[in-house]
Amino acid sequence: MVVQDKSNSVNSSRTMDGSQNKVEANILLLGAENVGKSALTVRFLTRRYIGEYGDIESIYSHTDRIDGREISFNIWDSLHPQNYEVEGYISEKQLQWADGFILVYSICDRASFNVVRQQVQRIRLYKNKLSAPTPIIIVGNKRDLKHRRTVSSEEGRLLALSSDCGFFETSAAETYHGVLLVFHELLDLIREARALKKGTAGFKGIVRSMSAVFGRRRTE
Ligand SMILES: Nc1nc2c(ncn2[C@@H]2O[C@H](COP(=O)(O)OP(=O)(O)OP(=O)(O)O)[C@@H](O)[C@H]2O)c(=O)[nH]1
Repeated sequence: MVVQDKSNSVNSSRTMDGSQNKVEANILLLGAENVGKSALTVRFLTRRYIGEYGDIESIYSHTDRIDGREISFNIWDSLHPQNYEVEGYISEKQLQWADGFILVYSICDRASFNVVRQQVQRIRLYKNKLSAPTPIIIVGNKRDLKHRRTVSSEEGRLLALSSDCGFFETSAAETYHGVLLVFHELLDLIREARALKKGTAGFKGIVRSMSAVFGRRRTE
């Protein structure tokens, strides 16, 4: 597996400086083949949809200013591994690296939904010793292809609810804004998870945690 690292800072320490003005977040996109992981990544980074993306696995570095804070994203656009016996395989390295996960399936491809189901379980099992739940957003992509839908919105939402994940349906082909919401929501969850770990979660973070406990979760 070749990973093209297009970032200068992937191995630098995860920082949230004293004034909490700079945040660094490692985001890993996972999911079956052909579901639109690269399309979502490229949409977020460039606002464009180019149609064909090739099969290169890459880590991109991207800096943005959101709510007055400088955010440094490292985004790993993974390739789904071939010939692994375990469906939804995620490597140890990936699990250690990521602060948050975007698990992508295509609403037209039930097998890809099953891969996401496996991947949620794998992440939750691996990270269950941590004090705050690992941030995960489940994304049903290719919403523009509704006429070919084989996974209902309710199924996606239910999986997210039952595994304490965020949920969005989106179309990388049609909208930049929907994709932006996915990344920003994940970033919010990462910040809250860090604050919970440090015991400095604000009111919003506490409400989210309680919502998770009582089974209510914000979706879309
Ligand atoms: N109609 C439609 N097609 C999409 C959408 N997103 C991606 N595609 C198409 O689906 C195909 C696969 O997209 P990729 O972004 O390469 O998918 P991937 O998950 O990165 O695939 P791998 O690199 O094989 O893991 C491409 O032909 C894209 O143009 C979408 O929202 N709607």
